[in-house]
Amino acid sequence: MEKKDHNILQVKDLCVQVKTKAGFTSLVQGLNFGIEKGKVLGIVGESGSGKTVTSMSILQLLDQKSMEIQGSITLKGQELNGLKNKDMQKIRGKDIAFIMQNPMNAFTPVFTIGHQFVETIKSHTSLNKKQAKELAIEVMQYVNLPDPAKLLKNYPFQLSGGMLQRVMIAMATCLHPSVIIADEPTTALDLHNQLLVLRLLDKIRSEYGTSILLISHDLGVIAEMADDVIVMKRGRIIEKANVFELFDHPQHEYTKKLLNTRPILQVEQQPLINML
Ligand SMILES: Nc1ncnc2c1ncn2[C@@H]1O[C@H](COP(=O)(O)OP(=O)(O)OP(=O)(O)O)[C@@H](O)[C@H]1O
Repeated sequence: MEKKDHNILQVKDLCVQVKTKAGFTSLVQGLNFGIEKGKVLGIVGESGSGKTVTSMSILQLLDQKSMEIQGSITLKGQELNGLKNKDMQKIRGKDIAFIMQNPMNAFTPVFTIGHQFVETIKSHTSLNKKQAKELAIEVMQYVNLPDPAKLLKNYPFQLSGGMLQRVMIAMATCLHPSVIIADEPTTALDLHNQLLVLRLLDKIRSEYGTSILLISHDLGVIAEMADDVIVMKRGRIIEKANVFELFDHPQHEYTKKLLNTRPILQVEQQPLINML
């Protein structure tokens, strides 16, 4: 995790504070971690431990008026912290993609999936509308969505949560980002769709060498997917380790407690072979 030369994403001494009437309050403090190419870094921790604030800082999506981000966040050597919004907009979606918990929130309800997909592609490339649509169809086929041309004509509400999450993954993947930040990508889904989404992320990681920052409160998901894990509590990293070390020899009492309460993901019992 600390081999900085190999890391695609490197976070150093990250500290986020929010302005309150009584002064500044720290939301996360002293965070140091990195992700190598093609690896999955899991972030676990109970609700309120600072997982989302961490990912929002990387994406530079925190409200700059009320929050202060200190420290360094580099993507392939480029400093992101403090970048102007217009420069960050070029990076978000192209070099760093974001998959959120509730896919419905990622889409505007009044536009078709196709319109939103095509506009996203066009905003980051020189492709025309027809070429962007072809790319959208190609990548939707890649994530095994049935009848992509028809799906593109649908509005978000016409798709199930699982389907919509796969469309979001297709959108996130289509420009081959270096990093995907997936914040609780399976939490709102049923078990079948949870497994589909995890398999899909793993396929993208292995075939494109995409690095994934996977945020989850679910250690079953982390055990399945992550190479390395950081455990957060009250805005700090209290333990970081290789996934096997963490599960076999957890050092911190809090980690032991999390491990003891983890749900079991019944991977072996699912007919995965025909899913993707
Ligand atoms: N805009 C904000 N203003 C003030 N405090 C905030 C803001 N956003 C988050 N916080 C606080 O920062 C802390 C970390 O929140 P964060 O959402 O990162 O936790 P989390 O680990 O992602 O939790 P969950 O698993 O519930 O999503 C919490 O105490 C939260 O109340």
